[in-house]
Amino acid sequence: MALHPSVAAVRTAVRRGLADLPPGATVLVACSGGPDSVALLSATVAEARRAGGAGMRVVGATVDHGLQEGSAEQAARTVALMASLGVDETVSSRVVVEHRGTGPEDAARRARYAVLEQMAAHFGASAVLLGHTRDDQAETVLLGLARGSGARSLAGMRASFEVFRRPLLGVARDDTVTACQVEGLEVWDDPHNADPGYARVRVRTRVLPVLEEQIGPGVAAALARTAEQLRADADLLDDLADAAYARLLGPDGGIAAEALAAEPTALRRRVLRRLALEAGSPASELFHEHVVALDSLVLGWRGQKWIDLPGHRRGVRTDGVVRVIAASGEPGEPAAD
Ligand SMILES: Nc1ncnc2c1ncn2[C@@H]1O[C@H](COP(=O)(O)OP(=O)(O)OP(=O)(O)O)[C@@H](O)[C@H]1O
Repeated sequence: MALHPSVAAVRTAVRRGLADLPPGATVLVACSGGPDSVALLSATVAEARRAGGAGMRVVGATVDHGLQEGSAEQAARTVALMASLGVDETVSSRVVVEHRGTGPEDAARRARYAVLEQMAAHFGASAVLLGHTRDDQAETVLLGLARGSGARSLAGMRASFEVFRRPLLGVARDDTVTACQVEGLEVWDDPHNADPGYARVRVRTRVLPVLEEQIGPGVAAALARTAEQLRADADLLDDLADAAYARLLGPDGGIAAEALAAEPTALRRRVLRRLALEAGSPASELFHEHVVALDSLVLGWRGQKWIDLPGHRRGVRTDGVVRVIAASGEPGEPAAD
């Protein structure tokens, strides 16, 4: 019997996403119990069992962040669901989410990735699969646009990084939801996914549907294509900027302003951003406006004393050299250039 198109779409994506793994490899599937990761797990098991398939060993993994009431029960239900899908092993872990300086969602994600990496090492897994879909990618791009982000943010999520892979990044969420329905899988509706207090949820439930209706179907797919194109551009620019940084960096950790001024804006600002990061300015707080301010030491030089940067750092220019230094102690008067 022919597979339902949604089930086929998910399976094809998983097959392609895992095609390079050696036969018998172990794959860990991160499963929240929601439709995306349940469809992912079901398709991975089906691929592993397919005659002539790779014969993978599939481990279903769930993480309890302990952030919602009843989270332990939900984790137990997910373990039962994973087992019912016929995985080779299940694993569940509770993490302590500490969020200092970041939101709880961000902290939960970091804690989750860290524990998934440990699980992967424990089971000798070649890959950890995440269930992000094309719609997640579109939401990321739209949020980035609304916040004035640069190419790196608009490039969205990578299909793979370190041991992690996102095989469903080209699959519509409608397909994961339908695939679960068709297969009779009882999935969990995370109340967070419907909470309009989150900007991402408002984009998902209010903004994207209006765009799809007013501009035409296919907006989510188009936004995901934008991400893919920008990722290639951003990767190239980052590589060029890394080379420029290595070439321009002086032995004392500064960069000659005159040489930097000759670089195109896209490279100059990336080099300056890297200079600030290397000096300890935290990436999560270092925004475009900081880099533009730092750039004023290069192209808008009029004897500024210093530029304040996050993480108690300062950009200074002395004797024609731009540096980022710790803000402790008052720097002396800048030398006249
Ligand atoms: N508690 C969890 N345990 C294990 N994996 C998780 C957990 N939460 C999220 N993940 C993984 O991260 C992916 C993205 O999570 P996120 O909460 O952003 O997605 P989602 O779109 O709600 O996905 P899902 O429908 O699978 O819950 C999930 O598809 C899953 O692979």
